Amino acid sequence: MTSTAVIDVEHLHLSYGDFHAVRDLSFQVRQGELYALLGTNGAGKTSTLETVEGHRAATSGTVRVFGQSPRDRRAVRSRMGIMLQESGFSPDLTVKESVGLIGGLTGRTDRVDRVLHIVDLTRKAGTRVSQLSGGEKRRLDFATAVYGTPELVFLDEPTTGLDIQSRDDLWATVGRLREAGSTIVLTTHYLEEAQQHADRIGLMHQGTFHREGTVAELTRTLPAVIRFGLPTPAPALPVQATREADGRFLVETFSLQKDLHVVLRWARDNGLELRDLEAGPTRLDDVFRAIGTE
Ligand SMILES: Nc1ncnc2c1ncn2[C@@H]1O[C@H](COP(=O)(O)OP(=O)(O)OP(=O)(O)O)[C@@H](O)[C@H]1O
Repeated sequence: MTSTAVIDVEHLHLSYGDFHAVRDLSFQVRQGELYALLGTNGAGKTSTLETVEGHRAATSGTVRVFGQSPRDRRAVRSRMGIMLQESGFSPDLTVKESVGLIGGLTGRTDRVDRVLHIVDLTRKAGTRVSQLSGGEKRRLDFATAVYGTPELVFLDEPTTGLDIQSRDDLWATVGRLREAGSTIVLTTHYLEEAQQHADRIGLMHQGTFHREGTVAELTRTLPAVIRFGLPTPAPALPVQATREADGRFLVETFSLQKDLHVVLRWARDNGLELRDLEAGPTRLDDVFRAIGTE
């Protein structure tokens, strides 16, 4: 990864009438990075992305993509692939015709059969769009975004409606795009996918960043957890714990390995079984749940 900014957003404001949907938002996405723009419902992610993609004008502030205004479509459009939440495919066209048509509009060159193979729609090449399943339509959306291996790819909720195999395939394709040097901007409500794949995350709430950083930077502010059940009566615990509604004990810790070791040794020394034991690092879900409580 180099430090070249592919996307540079400075003090972006977006208003709809009197309503300020995005307020003083600044961020950069560097070349080769996978940047996830996440947030609560109505946080302003779509409004921000639409501006970066060139579909919407900023109320104030500057947005640069490859050093140019994204409103200058001729300068930037052929360099970016966009997977929207819903694409407007013509229902009467076949899959092959749709990819050929929309791919051609991108100004990039590629082979339709190659793209169909990538998204596993080769067998559906002659099928009309109206006869595709929801997941197949989503893969068709993805096909148009990866056509011609663009330098910058926007993926808006890319795996919604996809079965697990298709999700794995999509992420494998994203991995290959990154190996080819593409920069990826992702929005998703599947936080585990962002946790697994994103280099950095911008976490939006009410029009601005609640947090921004790597997954480790976002999660390190909250404790990791250990949970387990015990037979009663049990001897006094060796670490501080609270009792949850289901009767299990909850240990919150910033020293997961050390405290887990203490608990396991205590259980062994006392001949106790730790029922339904769970231990894990802080997840992005926890960071989300903490929004509004801080
Ligand atoms: N055309 C519009 N006119 C007026 N208000 C709008 C318009 N589009 C969006 N908004 C408002 O701006 C805010 C941000 O919307 P946006 O769609 O950008 O959020 P989001 O983060 O993508 O949300 P979600 O996760 O729910 O899709 C919301 O409160 C929404 O109601």
